[in-house]
Amino acid sequence: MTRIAYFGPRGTFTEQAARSLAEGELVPYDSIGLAIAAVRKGETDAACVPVENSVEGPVTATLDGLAEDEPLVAVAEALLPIHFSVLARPNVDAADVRTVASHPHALAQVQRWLAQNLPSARHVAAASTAAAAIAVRDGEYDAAVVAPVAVEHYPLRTIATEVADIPDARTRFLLLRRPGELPAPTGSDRTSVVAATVNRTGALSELLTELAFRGINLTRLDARPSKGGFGEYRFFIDFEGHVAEPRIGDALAALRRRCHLRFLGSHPRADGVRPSIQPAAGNEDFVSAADWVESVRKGDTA
Ligand SMILES: O=C(O)C(=O)Cc1ccccc1
Repeated sequence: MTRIAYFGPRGTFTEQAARSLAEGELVPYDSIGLAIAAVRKGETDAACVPVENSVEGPVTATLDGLAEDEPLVAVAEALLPIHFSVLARPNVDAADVRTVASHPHALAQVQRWLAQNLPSARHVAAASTAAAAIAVRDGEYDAAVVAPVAVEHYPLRTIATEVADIPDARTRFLLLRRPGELPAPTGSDRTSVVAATVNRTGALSELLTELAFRGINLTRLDARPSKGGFGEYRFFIDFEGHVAEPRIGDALAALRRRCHLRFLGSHPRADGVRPSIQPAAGNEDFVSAADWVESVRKGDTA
């Protein structure tokens, strides 16, 4: 049976995403790095991890995990609406809550709610929302901000539901595999790369211009320290389209000439958005232009 590592323990948002993305045995790991290492080492066939959310932005452990060590590719994504429940031990009332724990991305998304509803509680970062629930169960903290499903896994009482400062917050999750056959293009796809440029004037702008020239719309751009030296960065670039398309292949080849490039996958978009193709930038335009060059090389200049 297919085994899928996920950022656990049981009851995280990532478990929900993993269930929506793949069938098989779900295997929890206590950190994003461990889940990514599991698929890299072959302990599992795939790994499900969060990559970005609409409130806090990039999930840096995932970005760094993808840029380093053996390459992995994203083969699918899920976009989950994020609202939280707040759990406490059965004998603890909201008025008794002095400490509230959760994943930093969760705490960041409920700042206003906590200020209004648990104003005297100290906020404590936990490894994940479900790890916070376990710590509350074990008496370390008084309340946990969690995914609604967590209450099914831990003997805690729900003291609030539908908690979210920003009503339509979403998190995007990736299903990662070791490189192999890519998912087929669907017409609504995303391609991801990580680029390491030399540190000189215009280097990033040149990469982005290669995409802009081809009418390719970016869906995300993040910079992360390369860890090679102060001020050295690598760039995570997501854009519309699939490597199987001539226009995207042409763009990737251009990027590859200009920087160290790691391909992080082409897969269907969860939101189904289709690219708007710019004039003279469709796949047929690239194919007919390449055919024309071929015929010129053969002596036919018509
Ligand atoms: O801790 C979790 O449950 C996760 O899966 C990470 C996370 C945290 C907050 C919002 C979305 C995902």
